[in-house]
Amino acid sequence: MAKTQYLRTKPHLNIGTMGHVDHGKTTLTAAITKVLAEADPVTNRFVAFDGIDRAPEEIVRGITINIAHVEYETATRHYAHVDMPGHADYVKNMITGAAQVDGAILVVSALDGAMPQTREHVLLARRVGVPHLVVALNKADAVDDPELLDLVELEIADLLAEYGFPADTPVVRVSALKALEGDPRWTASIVELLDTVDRYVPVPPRAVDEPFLMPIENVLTISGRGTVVTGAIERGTLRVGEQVEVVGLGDTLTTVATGLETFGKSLPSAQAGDNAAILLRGVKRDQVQRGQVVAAPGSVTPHRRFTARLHALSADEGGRHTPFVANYRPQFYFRTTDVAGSIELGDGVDMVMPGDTVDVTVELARPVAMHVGLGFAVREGGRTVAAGTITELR
Ligand SMILES: Nc1nc2c(ncn2[C@@H]2O[C@H](COP(=O)(O)OP(=O)(O)OP(=O)(O)O)[C@@H](O)[C@H]2O)c(=O)[nH]1
Ligand SMILES: [Mg+2]
Repeated sequence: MAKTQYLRTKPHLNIGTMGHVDHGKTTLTAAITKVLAEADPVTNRFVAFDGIDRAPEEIVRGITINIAHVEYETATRHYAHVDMPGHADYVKNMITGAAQVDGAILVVSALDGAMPQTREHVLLARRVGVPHLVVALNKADAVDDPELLDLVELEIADLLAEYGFPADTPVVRVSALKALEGDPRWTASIVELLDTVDRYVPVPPRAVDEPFLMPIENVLTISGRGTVVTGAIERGTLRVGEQVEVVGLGDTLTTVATGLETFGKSLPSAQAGDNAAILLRGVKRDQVQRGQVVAAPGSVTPHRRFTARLHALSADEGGRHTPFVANYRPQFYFRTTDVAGSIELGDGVDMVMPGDTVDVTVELARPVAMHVGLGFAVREGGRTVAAGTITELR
């Protein structure tokens, strides 16, 4: 694996751009890397627009940290930044909590204002518990009338308030395109945006002392070295040379982590919040898969049956318009996997109305690594219809 070492000199945060189609998320992502690379070319690297959607550095480095498409550092933090929408896996990971973004930049075009997907993403951020948003009011270069910008800001403030985001959620007027073109006025707007993110999005507490667990997002083969699994570390710390188990979807496998990497740089130890690649000793590529977890030995077990407290989303929350009855068979989303299953209702319960919260028993088609307290999403036909928390393992 990589020779260069990752130096943990600054706190690491996971953030991303979200927002309506064409509002400038990818342009902004490119602009951020450009502005930072120009200020500090030793630390940061410019990733051009067409390098973000396809993330060629992943191919060059031979390792995919598949969702965290760019990394950069400000004076005080190291960021993994994902240009979110369009990446179906990422949205699924967000819904199940595997993505764990610490904050997001909501990109809104000043020309269009809040649009349907802006609302959808604010709702998604609320539902999956993205704790902090910073609004980038983009394309400010294309709007001459400052009153119009004020109006759009008011509209965004209303939308954020509607979904319970605080009234002090910052809005920064930027032009990603002009900053990318090197216009100093708008370069300064990107610096202001980054300062705002540094200041407003706090470093979250990381569960580094709990038993190690990383949901597998991707499996790769590195020729001559072996099999590598990648993902975002949910909890704990893992050091090179430690034993781990790969749990879920089949038989549990015991192996050793012989290498650790983040963004193409090697790590002596990886911890909660990191996007990591783990080299597994003596494991063949087809022995591991997305949806399993890498965990400290004995810390987590696979289960097909469990009880849960389930909240059926109301129609307003994007859920069903009709109730479901016993033996309802939707798809269950845990971390990075989804499995078919059926829902048994409690005694005397005939149906569950949209908006109801009930205790149910679930039987899955395949065993999943789980523990009491783990959250999951229930989806049907591509939309989330319920959210649950495991209360008892069977
Ligand atoms: N005038 C102006 N145009 C911009 C700005 N930022 C982006 N654009 C233009 O808006 C269009 C969409 O930009 P993208 O960055 O692809 O938008 P996106 O949000 O990533 O779009 P999707 O990934 O398709 O959802 C492009 O034509 C950009 O050049 C800006 O600050 N000012
Ligand atoms: Mg884009």
